[in-house]
Amino acid sequence: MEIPIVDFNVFELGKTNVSADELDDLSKEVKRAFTDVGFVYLKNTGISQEEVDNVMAVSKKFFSLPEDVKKSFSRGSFPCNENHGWVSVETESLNPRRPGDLKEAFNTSTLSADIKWPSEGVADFRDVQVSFFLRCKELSLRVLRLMALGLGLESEVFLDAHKLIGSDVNRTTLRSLFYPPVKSTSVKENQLRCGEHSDYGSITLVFQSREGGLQVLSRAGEYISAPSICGTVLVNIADMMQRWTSDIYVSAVHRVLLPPAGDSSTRQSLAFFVQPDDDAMISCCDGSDKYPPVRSLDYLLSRFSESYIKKTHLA
Ligand SMILES: O=C(O)CCC(=O)C(=O)O
Ligand SMILES: [Fe+2]
Repeated sequence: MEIPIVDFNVFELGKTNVSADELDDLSKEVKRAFTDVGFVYLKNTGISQEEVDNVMAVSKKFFSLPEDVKKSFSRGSFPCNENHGWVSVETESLNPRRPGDLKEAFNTSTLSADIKWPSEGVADFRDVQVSFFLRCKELSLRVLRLMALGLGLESEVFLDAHKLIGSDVNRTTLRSLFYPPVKSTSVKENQLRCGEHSDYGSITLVFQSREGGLQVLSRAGEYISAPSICGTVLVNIADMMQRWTSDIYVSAVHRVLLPPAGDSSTRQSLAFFVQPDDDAMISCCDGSDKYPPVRSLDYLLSRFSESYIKKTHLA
């Protein structure tokens, strides 16, 4: 099984003259990928590789700053949004049964004008992250429209619950990830760059640097690699969306492996985690009662707490 590559050209960012037939065809291709695999590569979305490279370059400058500078932007220190900010290496375990993930991250979770942003040595950090957040938002809204059409639903069904992306009552986050070089001598048993998990919200957009490592669990129960493909964006279904669609769109478990022994390269990725508005009630879109309705924020907070509470590590 492979992750399909779908050409998004007819609906790329900036295009307004797409026909109903073109949208219908595209929605069917997207539906097939999200039903069979839960992941799809989209090409010709309007987001260029150059844009992605620029966000990664600025992010890398931030990650190279001294630890105490980064600490002053720690996640949890921004009263308007508890998810915004820097997360240090080994702080999270996306698979709580493994030791902390060997990654650092910066979450752009609020676009509020009042907060302090890294500036020394990374003058354009805020502008670059915020502009990319807004580009990802536009693409996500297009994907959410197609996802509704693919299921034969009103095109606004998912969009109506994503009206407030970029405000402080919607938890959508652009996360810039940095995977530092790995020294095999200091790696803990069973430690990974990012442990097995499925994402929490509605959909996620992922952009990766050239180094490999991302793997997706297929429905047949085997891990398949999901390499970076230049100029594409990898889009995946997250758990709330699986619930919302009564398990028609599937959220696949994925992870990021360590590099091969002796390979000291770093790795970067950008993940845009799309969340429904805090107060949106998520109930099965087919009208069934397969899952009870849940308030988006309640669901999300319960999932966040899992990756920050350390449980028993694997033996
Ligand atoms: O770094 C990657 O390629 C993916 C990371 C990921 O799956 C996540 O942070 O949820
Ligand atoms: Fe993920």
